[in-house]
Amino acid sequence: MSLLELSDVNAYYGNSHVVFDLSLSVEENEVVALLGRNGAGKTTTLRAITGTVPRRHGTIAFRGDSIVDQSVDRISNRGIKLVPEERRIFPTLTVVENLSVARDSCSGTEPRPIEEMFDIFPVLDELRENRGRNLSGGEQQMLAVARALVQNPDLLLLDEPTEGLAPVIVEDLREVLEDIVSRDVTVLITEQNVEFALDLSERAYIIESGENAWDGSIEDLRQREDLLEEYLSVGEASAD
Ligand SMILES: Nc1ncnc2c1ncn2[C@@H]1O[C@H](COP(=O)(O)OP(=O)(O)OP(=O)(O)O)[C@@H](O)[C@H]1O
Repeated sequence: MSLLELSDVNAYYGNSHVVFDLSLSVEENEVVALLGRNGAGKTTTLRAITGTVPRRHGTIAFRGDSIVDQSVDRISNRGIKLVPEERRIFPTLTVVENLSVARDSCSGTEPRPIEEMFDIFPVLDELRENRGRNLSGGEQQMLAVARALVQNPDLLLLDEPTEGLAPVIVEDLREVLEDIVSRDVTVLITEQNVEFALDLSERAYIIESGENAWDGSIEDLRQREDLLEEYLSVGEASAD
């Protein structure tokens, strides 16, 4: 049994149908990339999993149980945590307070100690008493990931974590995420930065216009310049 299994999932915003019969699975302790161009439906797929898209149907099973009819809170309590693209940290709370709120609102899973977050994210250790609004984009992203991680998720969904970050910060984030996945955290990640996603993941799904276009191992995908060009706009020059 897969940890997460989507089968023929459809998702809508009002009358706008944006995900079509999408299927994917994530095994326990796996890191899976969900790739595709802007507007392909990656965020909407993550939102279909967390129940935050306005309307969805199909089969979504977590540890074999259907979650497609469950509330957003119930799904979160099952241990599925999303780090949204826009991060949504609390601007007036300090780093420690942001983490404490996440820990204290954690239900369904046993939270991890806040001190462990400072081991994983040394940059946050130095910023404990800084308010969210005074953090840089990279620091906010680290805090957003730490906030999800403190809730000890069984499945961590990362929506474009490198969005808007300077290359040097992307490298810091890569190190932190590599550390996290080495701690047996299961991750489904969407990324426009294909190289970043390929480095971190074991398997990938490519979606195009809300539909499955390809799936397979990262090893296979690296050999497929045709796919990288057709669906991910990665030319030979940048696929280093
Ligand atoms: N709140 C919304 N209301 C209506 N349509 C939306 C909404 N959010 C996204 N869409 C549309 O749904 C489609 C899929 O968008 P989605 O954000 O899932 O794509 P994406 O692959 O995550 O792209 P990006 O990399 O730009 O975030 C797009 O056509 C987008 O315009």
